[in-house]
Amino acid sequence: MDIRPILQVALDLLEIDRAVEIAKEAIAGGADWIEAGTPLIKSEGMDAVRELRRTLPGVRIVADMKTVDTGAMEVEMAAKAGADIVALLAISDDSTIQDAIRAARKYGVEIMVDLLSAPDPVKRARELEELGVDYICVHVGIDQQMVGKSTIDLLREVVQVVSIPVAAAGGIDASSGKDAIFYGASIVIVGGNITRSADVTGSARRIREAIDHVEGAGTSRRSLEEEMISIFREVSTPNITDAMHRKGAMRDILPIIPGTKIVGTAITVQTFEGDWAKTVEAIDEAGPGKVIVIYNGSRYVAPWGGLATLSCMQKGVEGVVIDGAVRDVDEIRRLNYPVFASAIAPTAGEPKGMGEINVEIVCGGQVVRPGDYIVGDDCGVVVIPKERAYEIARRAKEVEKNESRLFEEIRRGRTLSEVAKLKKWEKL
Ligand SMILES: O=C(CO)[C@H](O)[C@H](O)COP(=O)(O)O
Repeated sequence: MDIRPILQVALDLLEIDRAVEIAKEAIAGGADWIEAGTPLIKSEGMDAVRELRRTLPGVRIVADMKTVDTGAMEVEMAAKAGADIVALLAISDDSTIQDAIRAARKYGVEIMVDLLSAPDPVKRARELEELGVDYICVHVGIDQQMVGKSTIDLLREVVQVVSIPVAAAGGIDASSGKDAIFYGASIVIVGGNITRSADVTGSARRIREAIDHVEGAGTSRRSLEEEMISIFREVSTPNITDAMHRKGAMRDILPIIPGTKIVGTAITVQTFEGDWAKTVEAIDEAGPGKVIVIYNGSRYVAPWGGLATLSCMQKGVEGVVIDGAVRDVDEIRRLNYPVFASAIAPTAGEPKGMGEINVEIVCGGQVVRPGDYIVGDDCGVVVIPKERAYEIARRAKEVEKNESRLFEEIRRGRTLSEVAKLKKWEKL
């Protein structure tokens, strides 16, 4: 008989009132277990577990203590607060795990051990099973996810070496949740993709549906590059600058056509006061997925206009960004092609050939290197260093998810300062 996979929702929030509300919505969508996430426990202590226990009778409560020492004491406090399962870290000493197990047996609760950051997680999983833990959690941490580490790859190794139930955690969504069950997990733990959704119940239901029907799972996953480009097309430049701690935005550069969006890698052009030879030669080096980024240095003489725009379109170039003037904007608007610039002027320069292509430039006050990622929308243009692009994409997605949740809370009648808990979290 197929055993129904467990959907555990991790309440990685800071306030218990919102956590309880989200928990109830998640249960309405098919969640089985509710986890007091580590951030919630750090913020509210064992009151978080008590309140979940009080408001969710009959629901299994997991306390993600991430215990790494004094195992028995932490298991006892969580058990007394109403937890059914207590989570420790696998990097704990064996003595911590063993004493936690003794306390768990005494209080009638179970032990889950999280492999997060374990040096040799497969070997440690085998050891933990021998020590007597009840569940193993294969977990790629939020920061590790941001740099592309995969929960599923590790899960496939761990399920080969243990026979106790295995949970999968770390950026799990409907697709990876389906894969996790397909590759042998019994539990999927989901945080942000449910708790930061504008529609918690709907998101939980989609993941419930996915893990209950795993046919077609294990399909080839997108490459990191495909995933990153897809995310950059979904998020906004404000989400990205938030993810970069308020950095990366070019100054005074806006779209000629409102509503246009560009995502691509930079082909840079350093030119002088309207000299358009190098800017036009850059088109020959560009193509789909490329953005031509030009430092022109003048707001009154344009190195770019309608003919260059048409040539770009013919080559499928993603878009053009100019620190300086652009002209023929009527033609550009008719062509409906994404050009971003800091000024509009009727005067063009000469094709003298001064300047360089694909060198490091400064555009809108931001350093731009060939290959850096460029994202532009109605709010402006942001440069993302190529070596951090995947991490920034994932972090920007988390920002977007969080904001969509705040929108929902405000739509339900709370003020922004209430949902942001400004009074509680102002810097002292
Ligand atoms: O333990 C955690 C963070 O330390 C989270 O609960 C776990 O990673 C699940 O959250 P998400 O689905 O957002 O990754």
